Amino acid sequence: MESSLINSGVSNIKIDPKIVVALDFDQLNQAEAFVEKLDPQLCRLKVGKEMFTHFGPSFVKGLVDKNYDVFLDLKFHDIPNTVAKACQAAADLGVWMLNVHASGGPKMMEYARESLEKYAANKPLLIAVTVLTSMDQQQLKAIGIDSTPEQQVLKLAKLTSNCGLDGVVCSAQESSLLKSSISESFKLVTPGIRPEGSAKGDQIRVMTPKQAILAGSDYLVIGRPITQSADPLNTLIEINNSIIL
Ligand SMILES: O=c1ccn([C@@H]2O[C@H](COP(=O)(O)O)[C@@H](O)[C@H]2O)c(=O)[nH]1
Repeated sequence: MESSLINSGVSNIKIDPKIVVALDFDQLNQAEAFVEKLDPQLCRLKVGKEMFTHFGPSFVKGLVDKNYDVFLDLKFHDIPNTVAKACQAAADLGVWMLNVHASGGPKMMEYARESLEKYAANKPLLIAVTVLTSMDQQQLKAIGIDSTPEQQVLKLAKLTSNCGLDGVVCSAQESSLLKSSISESFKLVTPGIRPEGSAKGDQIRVMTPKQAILAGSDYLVIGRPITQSADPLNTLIEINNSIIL
């Protein structure tokens, strides 16, 4: 029994699955069929702007009811009061994690954190997006930022930590720097994960799953390499096996 669990990749991830599968589908039946193939002991799930806009809170609640830890990736960025209320609406869905943009500034992040205090033991993790994994130095320059992605991520991650949030979204390329500059407990959630040989698509600052874990990432957000696989469960199990250190 034990060895079959190990062979299926379940052994080291039952308590704290590291892979967060990004559900980016435009058809509800496709998403539901995909989720049926997975298991909450093998992964967490992320719902982002596409699926939330199509299918709304009931889709998120359905995943929570199936015992999945759900990362609601809506990247709130607005005036502090609006963001605080949106964070509460997300927490009311029972999600495991939610996020705001760090570039919304300290007041916005503090309002967001304070708005979740009333959830006490049921409080979702609150993290902030630093620099999107699809951006490089040229993209930053185009929006008036002269720092390198690494410098900008570090600056925004320190600000996020000072505002008392639980962690950041960054690329795994910045994980080791952030783990050594901020704290071990500050969560690093890293999209832009590409198993060896898979297409980068629009992602720029990428790493393989194993490189990301070795660099200090806490959670790996992976979408297309799993959702577009001919055998998603097997791909997930292979990735889980590749990050057993
Ligand atoms: O910096 C960021 C922030 C969020 N994302 C989201 O993660 C997934 C990645 O999907 P892939 O198919 O593995 O590229 C997607 O939902 C993005 O919205 C990100 O990629 N980078």
